Amino acid sequence: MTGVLIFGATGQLGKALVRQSPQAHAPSRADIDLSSPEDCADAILEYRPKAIINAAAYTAVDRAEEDEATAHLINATAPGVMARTAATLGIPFVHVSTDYVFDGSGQSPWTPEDQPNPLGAYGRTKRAGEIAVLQAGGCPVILRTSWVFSADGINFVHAILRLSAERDQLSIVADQIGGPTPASALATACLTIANTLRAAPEKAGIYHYSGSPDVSWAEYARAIVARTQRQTHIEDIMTTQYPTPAKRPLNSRLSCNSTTTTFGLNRPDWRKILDDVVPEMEAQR
Ligand SMILES: NC(=O)C1=CN([C@@H]2O[C@H](COP(=O)(O)OP(=O)(O)OC[C@H]3O[C@@H](n4cnc5c(N)ncnc54)[C@H](OP(=O)(O)O)[C@@H]3O)[C@@H](O)[C@H]2O)C=CC1
Ligand SMILES: Cc1cn([C@H]2C[C@H](O)[C@@H](COP(=O)(O)OP(=O)(O)O[C@H]3O[C@@H](C)C(=O)[C@@H](O)[C@H]3O)O2)c(=O)[nH]c1=O
Ligand SMILES: [Mg+2]
Repeated sequence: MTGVLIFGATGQLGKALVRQSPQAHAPSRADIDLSSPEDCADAILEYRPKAIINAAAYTAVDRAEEDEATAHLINATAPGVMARTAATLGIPFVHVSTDYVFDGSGQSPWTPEDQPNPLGAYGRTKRAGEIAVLQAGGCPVILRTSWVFSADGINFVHAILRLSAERDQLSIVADQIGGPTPASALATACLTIANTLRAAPEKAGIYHYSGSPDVSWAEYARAIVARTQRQTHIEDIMTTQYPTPAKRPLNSRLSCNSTTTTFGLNRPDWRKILDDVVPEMEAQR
């Protein structure tokens, strides 16, 4: 799509978006710092895009516990300003959110209508961002995803490749379940949604999009190691055995049915993408 404005172009999703939409306008943090949220409005009004995709966020989940004010500016205030400006211009706004807005109770996949109840600062600021975007009017889509990975991100795959090279056993939580999501497929979803909204703004709303099948972090780690030459053993542990500053949801399953019926987007099989991502990351190490 020509005339799309992408925030967060240096992140996992942002890089995938720029790769798929090379003609996009993609300012970096040096151009526009989201911790000065009003700067986003100036940038949008100056560029006059046909659509906006916000892939920028404060994503350091544990660090956010001690720095919630900064996380709030980037994850809530800035997206609110973007949404307001998009509404003024009458253009689609795609804003990406997270499974961490939910409290992880139960076993069934969360639907877009389910009530969020974040457990930590990152989830709270992302939920505040959703509310700010919805209150701005216009035709925004909030696309919640989970466990994003790509070959160029500092993500769970990166951590497991590094740790498995150093140790012959890793202890990984087996009671947090979710869908690892390839940044490439998520980028396609964002661009498809932005394009669809231009002709069909009534499709605005909250949607879910995550990779399939749902697994535990421990199962995911085993799938990563299985794609290397190493024999590292992955031991299943409980969340209680792996204390972290931020509490994380146990059930991160996202129901993506309305995304499929409304936009024709099917859940990507993360295992197929991982087949390529692991060797690519190994080659970079
Ligand atoms: N990573 C994950 O597992 C998940 C992510 N999400 C959501 O998906 C979206 C994309 O995430 P992902 O690509 O993984 O994120 P990354 O952490 O890879 O990238 C974050 C991006 O935000 C930019 N950014 C952060 N702070 C500022 C700032 N003050 N000013 C300008 N830009 C800033 C970063 O710029 P810089 O490079 O300069 O730091 C970078 O481009 C986010 O909304 C995130 O909340 C949802 C579920 C899971
Ligand atoms: C490295 C390591 C992690 N873990 C656990 C901690 C955590 O529960 C889980 C994943 O670790 P991470 O640090 O990758 O998790 P985290 O950074 O919380 O990942 C989240 O990031 C944000 C941005 C999101 O929006 C979420 O969807 C999710 O992807 O694995 C172990 O049990 N053992 C280990 O050795
Ligand atoms: Mg992390």
